[in-house]
Formats: sequence, C-alpha cells, structure tokens
Amino acid sequence: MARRCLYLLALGGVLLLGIATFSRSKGLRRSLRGAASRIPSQFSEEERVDMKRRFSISDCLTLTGAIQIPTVSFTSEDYNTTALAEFGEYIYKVFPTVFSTSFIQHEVVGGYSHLFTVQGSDPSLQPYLLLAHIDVVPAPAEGWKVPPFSGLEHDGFIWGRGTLDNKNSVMAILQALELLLIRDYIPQRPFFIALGHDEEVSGKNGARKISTLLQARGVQLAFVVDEGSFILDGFIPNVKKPFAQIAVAEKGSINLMLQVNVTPGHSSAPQKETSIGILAAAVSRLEQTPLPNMFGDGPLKTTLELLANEFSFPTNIILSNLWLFWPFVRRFLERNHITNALVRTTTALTMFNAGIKVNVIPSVAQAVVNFRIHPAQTVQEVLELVKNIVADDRVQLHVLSAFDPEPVSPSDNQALGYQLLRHTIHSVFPEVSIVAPGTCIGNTDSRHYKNLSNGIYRFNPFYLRPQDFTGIHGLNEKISVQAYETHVKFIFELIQNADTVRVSVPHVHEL
Ligand SMILES: CCCCCCCC/C=C\CCCCCCCC(=O)NCC(=O)O
Ligand SMILES: [Zn+2]
Ligand SMILES: [Zn+2]
Repeated sequence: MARRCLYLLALGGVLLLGIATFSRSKGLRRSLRGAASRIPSQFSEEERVDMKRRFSISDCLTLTGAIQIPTVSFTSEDYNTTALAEFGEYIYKVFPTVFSTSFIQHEVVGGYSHLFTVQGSDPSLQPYLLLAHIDVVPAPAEGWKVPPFSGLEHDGFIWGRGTLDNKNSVMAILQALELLLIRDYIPQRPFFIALGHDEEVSGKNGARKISTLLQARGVQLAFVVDEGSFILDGFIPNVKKPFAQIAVAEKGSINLMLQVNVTPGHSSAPQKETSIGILAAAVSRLEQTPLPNMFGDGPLKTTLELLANEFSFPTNIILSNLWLFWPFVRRFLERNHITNALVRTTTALTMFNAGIKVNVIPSVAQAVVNFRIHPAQTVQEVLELVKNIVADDRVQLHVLSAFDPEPVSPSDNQALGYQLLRHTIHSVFPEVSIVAPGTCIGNTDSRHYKNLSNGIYRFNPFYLRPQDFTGIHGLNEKISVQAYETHVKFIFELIQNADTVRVSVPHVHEL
C-alpha cells in the first residue's frame, strides 16, 4: 500500500512538472494520457552515429548516403529519375521500422514522391501533415570546397547539396519517426508525411498530386509544417539575439519571358537597334525600377513590433513606435537585399539568350525575369506595373508560370499548428526567447495544400546566418552534425507534442 502511495505521489509530481513546463505557452494545455507516456528525446551514441551516416555517408558498402544520391531537378520535365528511384529504395532500406509498421501506409505518388499515412490511435483528432522534398537544385562542382554530392564530414559539418534544402527535413522526419516506433510509440493524432520529388521545379508532379489524392479522400488537415523559415541569426543589424521566425505567409511568383523579334541580317550593316539591344534596355529598366515598397502590409510589421525590445537604443524606441517612424523603417529595410525581399515584389533577371554567330544579327532575343510577389500584391497588379515599366511594344511579354501569394495563416492562441511549433521551439531551443510570425521569401510545396488547411507553417528547426543562406542554391551548402541531430530531436518532440498539446477553446461567458 505504502509503495502504491509513493508511486502515485511520484506520478502526480511528474504530471505537475509537465503541466508547469507547459504553462509558459499561453493558450496550450496538455492531455494527461499523453503526459504519462512521453518518450524523452535522448539518443544513444550508436543511434547518433547511425543517424549521421544515413544522412551523409552510409557505412555499408552497397549503400550511399542520402546526400550522395544526386536527386537533381533541372526543369519540371527534366529531373534525375534514376536518382529519385534510388532514393526511394534507400529510405526503404534505412528506415525498416517505418516501412513495416502495421499502422503506417506507404504510397508512391507521381512516380517518385512518397506519402506516408500514419493512423493515430485516436481517429477523432484531426490529422496534420509534415512536408519535405527529396529533389535538389543542380550543383556544378566548380567553387565547392568538397564535391557537392560527397556528403563528406569536415570540422563538425556535413557538406553537400541538400544538407539545408531539404534532405535534412526528409531524413530528420523519417529518422524521428523510426526512433519513436523503435521505442514502441503509438501516435494518437493521425498524420501524413509527404516527400515531394519536384519542389524545386514547381511541385506539379509530386506535391500537387499528393494534395489531389488527399482531397479525393476527403482529408482536411489541422495544420501543415514545411520548410521555409529558420531561427534567424544576424539578418537584421543590431538585433541582440537570434529569433525564431515561423513563416505564416509565402510570396507569390511570376516567371515572365520577354521576347524581341527583328529581321535578321548581316552584322556589317546593323540597324540602329538590334533585338539584343532592345531587350537589354527593357530588362535594365526593370532592374533599375524596383516595384513599390509595401512595408506596412503583411506580417512584417508584427514581427518587428515583437522584436522591438531585442534592439538597443534607439532602434527599440523606433520599432515600438512604428506609427511614427514607419517611413524611416521602410527606407531602412530596402537597403539590404534580404530585408528588401520582405518589403516588396522582387525583380530578378535570371536568363538571357540571343545570338547564333558572331556576324549575324539575331532575329530573336529572349530573357526570363523571376518576380517574387509581396503578400499584399497580385499577379495581375505586378503584370500591369511591369508593362508600364517596359513601355515598349516591340517587347512581347509571355507569362511562363504565375501564382498569387499564399493566404496568411493564423498565429493567434487558438492556432494549433503555430502554437505547437512555438511550444516545441521553446522546449528544444530554450535559449530562443522570441518566436514571431513572418513571410517566406521563397516558394515551397506547402502552397499545393492550401485547399486542405488554413494553417500552413514554414519552419526549419536550425539556426541560419546570412553566410549559411548563401549555401542554399549556392556554393558549399552544409549543416553541422549537431544541427542535424537537433533537427531529429525537434521532429521527435513535435510528433509527441501533437498528441499531447491542445489549444484552449475560447472561454464563453454565459449570460
Ligand atoms: C524581420 C525578419 C527578417 C527575416 C529575414 C529573412 C531571411 C530569410 C532567409 C532565408 C529564406 C530562404 C527561404 C528558403 C525556402 C526556399 C525553398 C526553395 O528553394 N524553393 C524554391 C524557390 O523558391 O524557387
Ligand atoms: Zn527547399
Ligand atoms: Zn530550394
């Protein structure tokens, strides 16, 4: 009897401790059933070595590591299908528990994308979706300190294309689930994992098809978590500490082709203007005429207000009084190329093709301009502005692809996905005191799921500094071994939190 009392006392203590930990997150509460069965996110030395090898270089002679498989997307019609197929076989081999668990269903969609359906033990709970993508952008070896598909470890970092974008998420999600299953964890809340194979070239064959499939099955999601924002360190001058930004919004995009046709001829007697000259002048006008600064619309203002106290004097006073100082802040933000991307639709000249021979005036010159549309603008509005800037009827405008910015997801106390992420950030990164909503300046597969949920959140659980950002789609992309392990820990915690944390239902006063 005495032993039983002691046991009950101890259990009560553990539960109280759990509740106290959670009291920090306003609007959240935790189910007692989940609190009792929580599995600590501690991994043995062997598990840590193993997870690193699966991600970078497998120790098994017959297997490469995830980073070593060159799953490159070139265009929406041209991607490395051999590598994508190999990647499918790879995850099957290295995550055997995920693939053999009776309550997890695995499907290949669109040839190379993967959908995992994890049936929760409590089907009354609305499911959620974890997203990541397998494909990577090309990485020619020039300029890299190590071959981009080597997965080499050096100075505590794993190097290679996809280490930050986005094989880290693919592998961390499956790895965390594998470790939970090995510990006999049975999720209560159902969830899906969708791994797209063509995110870098639109997602139309992967994410879009998975979304259509889920929609046909009548699925509605509580929330979606994808890549697209980070714990930001050093992006805003004078911010004292890193802060976590959960992107609740995502910019839109237009790929616009500009084309000029002239009669070809001999270069010895050129007309006053050539197709190349006309086109070059048009794209130069676009580059020299930034689209309007939209500061004040979208989530950026809220982010800055939340961050105000993290700045020293006088920036803290300026940001706490944006009603007065906004014209100054608006100008300040456009001085840096990253914060500039937050305040306006950006204009990037990405392709320029013309000419077939040194002594031939070319008949056709083509350029592609990539616009990323601010959350407060639309495709139509941007096209109208662009026509006025180009202002030359000889330049034809062809929209190759376009989509409007994504709707802004809620970040209030009742927003389950946002609050779960916020809570998990605080527990895995206790040193990060600020979590703020923001905008993703790139595009993600999550946009294909907007019909299934209004809670779409983009967050990668690792620190990003401006120098790391240059590795994403650039040279020498790398992640520290510790950051990858923490990524696995974060997903391990997030899956459990999705079972135990509930947002409070607003209190209704009866009259
Ligand atoms: C006050 C807030 C300051 C915020 C500074 C923002 C810093 C953002 C840094 C990096 C964003 C990178 C987005 C990565 C997601 C891109 C995914 C991708 O590559 N998609 C394809 C594409 O967009 O073309
Ligand atoms: Zn990505
Ligand atoms: Zn990318």
